[in-house]
Amino acid sequence: MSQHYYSNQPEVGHDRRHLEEKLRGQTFRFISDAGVFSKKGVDFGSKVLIDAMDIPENAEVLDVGCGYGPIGFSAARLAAHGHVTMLDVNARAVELAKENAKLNGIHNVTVLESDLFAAVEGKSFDVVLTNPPIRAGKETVHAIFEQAYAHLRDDGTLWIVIQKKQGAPSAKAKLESLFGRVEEVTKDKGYRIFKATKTSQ
Ligand SMILES: C[S@@+](CC[C@H](N)C(=O)[O-])C[C@H]1O[C@@H](n2cnc3c(N)ncnc32)[C@H](O)[C@@H]1O
Repeated sequence: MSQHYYSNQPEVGHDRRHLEEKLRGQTFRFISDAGVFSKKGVDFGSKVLIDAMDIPENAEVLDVGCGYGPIGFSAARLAAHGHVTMLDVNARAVELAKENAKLNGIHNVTVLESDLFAAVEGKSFDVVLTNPPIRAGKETVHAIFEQAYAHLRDDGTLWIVIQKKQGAPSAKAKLESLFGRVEEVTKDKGYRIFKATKTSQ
């Protein structure tokens, strides 16, 4: 079995670490572990996305590929009267995200083990957020964009972070083929934030 961070069941041993991170003005504590993405600290790209994203306070939000939780938890604090569904294919990441939600007293989240959108079939959201699993391949990343479109309400938004060298131009082209409006909201050290809006016809 592969040892990548996007494995369903990482076979690597444990290396539990306690992290403290300030995200969008709020302090969070995270437990990370071997076999999950960015175990030594919250990824710079995720931080750029967290700083840029607009989350209405009553929004229904989906975090695709939540890892140990930084994007979903930041959204949960902003959507204080809404709800955040967080999913990941990596069972270890899912257990950590559940543990970390308790650690931070975050109650308006649901964490699900799911390959792509399987566990949210038939549900729709106001906002979808993702730092996509580039190493899982372009097919997976583009499937996330397609499924995000299908699971967004009219006027809903998909927010993604991607590095220029990891295919930002082709990601933007794919988003433009699906969504009515695509904006590059900000960029920082080679990371691009795209906001794609599902415009009503
Ligand atoms: C770049 S990491 C981002 C993790 C987390 N959001 C963060 O900011 O630290 C991408 C995540 O997508 C997950 N992933 C990979 N393939 C997936 C799939 N098919 N379905 C759901 N999640 C997947 C990985 O396990 C990983 O946790």
